Amino acid sequence: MLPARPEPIPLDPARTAVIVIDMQNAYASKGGYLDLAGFDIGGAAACIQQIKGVLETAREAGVQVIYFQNGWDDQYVEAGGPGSPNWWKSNALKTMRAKPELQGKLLARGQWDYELVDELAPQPGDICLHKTRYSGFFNSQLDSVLRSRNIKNLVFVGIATNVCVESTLRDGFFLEYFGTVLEDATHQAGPDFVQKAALYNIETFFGWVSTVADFKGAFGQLAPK
Ligand SMILES: C/C(=C/NC(N)=O)C(=O)O
Repeated sequence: MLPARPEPIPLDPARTAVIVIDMQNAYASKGGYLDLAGFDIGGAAACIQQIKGVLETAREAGVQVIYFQNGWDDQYVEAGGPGSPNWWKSNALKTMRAKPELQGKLLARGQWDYELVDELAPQPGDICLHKTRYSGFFNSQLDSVLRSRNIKNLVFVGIATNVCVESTLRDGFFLEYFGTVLEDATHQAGPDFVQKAALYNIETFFGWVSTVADFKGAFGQLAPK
């Protein structure tokens, strides 16, 4: 049983995955996309350490770890052109249009910006997926990866709470997955109030909110796989 808001949630480790959202240099490192676009990434370093602890506990308890990396090919074909709202709304694409010297660098596969931060290198048995939009369920293998493993419960960590974490959790809700966010293993893109708003939305309408300590308390007691 994982203590959570608005109520504790029962999580069977064999039917649970930790979804690590976009812990790439783009979102968590100085000089990465969010930083260059003017977002405060001050909370990212603490978030990385919290996620590290969560993943150690998850792997020991036999909980599947699934990483996402967000981005596109180096020509940005996958990003869509002006016919896509993504082309208009993506702050990475906007930043590159404003600073052409960054073209080909931000969120492009093969570039440092796209890579996961060194501290969170995937381990054997972890699954790594790519996505091209905010939701990890959109045009990705996530749903089939989960269904083939009989996984029903998703525990979210990563950046950004109010964008890709919330988008993926919401889409999961519509597909009948139970989503929980570990609030202190996430960080927002934008002012503090967007973190609060995202967590309020999740707790009230789409899922559950818990903490790293409670996750470790619940899953750390389980015998190693
Ligand atoms: C703002 C933003 C957030 N991404 C995420 N991983 O939540 C973006 O990709 O532009």
